[in-house]
Amino acid sequence: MYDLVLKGRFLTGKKLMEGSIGISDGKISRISIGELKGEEEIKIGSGKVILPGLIDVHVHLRDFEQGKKETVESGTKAALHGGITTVFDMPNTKPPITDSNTFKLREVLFRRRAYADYALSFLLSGNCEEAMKVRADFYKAFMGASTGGIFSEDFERDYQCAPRVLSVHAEDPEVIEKDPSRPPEAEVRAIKGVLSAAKLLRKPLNICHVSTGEGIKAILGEGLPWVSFEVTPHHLFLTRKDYERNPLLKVYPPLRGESDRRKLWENFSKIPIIASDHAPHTLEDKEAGAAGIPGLETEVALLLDAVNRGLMSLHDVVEKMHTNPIRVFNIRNKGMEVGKDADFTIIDLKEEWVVKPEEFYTKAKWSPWEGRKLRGRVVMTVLHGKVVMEDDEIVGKPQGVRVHAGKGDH
Ligand SMILES: NC(=O)N[C@@H](CC(=O)O)C(=O)O
Ligand SMILES: [Zn+2]
Ligand SMILES: [Zn+2]
Repeated sequence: MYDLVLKGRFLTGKKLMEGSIGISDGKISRISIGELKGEEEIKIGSGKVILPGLIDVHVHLRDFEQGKKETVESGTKAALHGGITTVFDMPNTKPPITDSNTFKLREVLFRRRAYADYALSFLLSGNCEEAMKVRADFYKAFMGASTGGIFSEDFERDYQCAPRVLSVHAEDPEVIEKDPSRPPEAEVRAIKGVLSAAKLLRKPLNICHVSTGEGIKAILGEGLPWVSFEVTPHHLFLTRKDYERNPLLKVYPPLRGESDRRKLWENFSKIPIIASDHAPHTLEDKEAGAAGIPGLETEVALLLDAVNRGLMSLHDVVEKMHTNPIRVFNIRNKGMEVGKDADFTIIDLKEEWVVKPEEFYTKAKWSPWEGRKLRGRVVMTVLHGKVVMEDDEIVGKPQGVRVHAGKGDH
């Protein structure tokens, strides 16, 4: 007898199957096309689909001295509300996670406050000795400064230091110096720079928020198996025109022209990871010129809406927000298979709803998609076999735990 049985349609590979998922002790213990008996049984009605727990590998949860922008509590509730079961926390916090003590404070904070599962990171910037004192789940480097102002004086040295996957913000500081509007050239030059380092060092690298056709072309042109990259929903669905109409949409890298956006779509099948770059700021910070867009509570619905418009498949959503993040970052305890954590994102592909940021859990209660009608909605989130969000309500206490990333220890 399983603790919980989810009955309904679920996606395995490209196929939608009707059946049951048996869950015991928070793990997937059986995936069956037949009937399974459970202490508790949840029937997922027609029109709804059980997806494996979606993972966002690029999220800024702020907290520490920037609790007004977001806290681990508000941000991880927003994640569950948006159908995200695991978030990758970015280290450009205040104070920044550039030393072992601050990393330890981050660990304690998440243990107490996280509602979703999480991966913790360390910001590399000439501090390799400190980096060796911690076992972060992934590492971060900025080629050119973004929010927080920290960047690598010597990227190759920081990249060489990273004991696990390094995510990199690739915008070139010299180009930014000359042209603060951060033209595509800033990204393209930085991407070419990190690619030559990757050819030399041959170790895992993940290029954040790629926004240009030339940037994607350079990455695909090298075809290095140890180099992955992310694209954000705002660079897929918005352009510089939207920014000209709404200055709140200032973001690094900036929203691009229609031709760059179109190139992202032309290469959509080759994009390994979609990640929100959820970057919450207060309205006054935004009015003072802060860069960043909140995305946790809209990203999945935007993709579902795109599925309904024939722009992608549900399989693409799972590949780019579950399967590839697990592979790229070596998350050993996640995956749609027996023995892995029973995390699920349950969606209603046909439900229409209007984006109302005042109903969001994020502290950044604004959105580029405010007022937009979307078709497709997250209706339930399951974490370690427990319902943690249902019909917009967060259920239970903070019960997120740290992922088991990388090979070997912890
Ligand atoms: N993307 C942004 O415009 N801002 C991010 C930092 C970053 O990802 O560069 C932030 O932390 O605010
Ligand atoms: Zn960035
Ligand atoms: Zn970011």
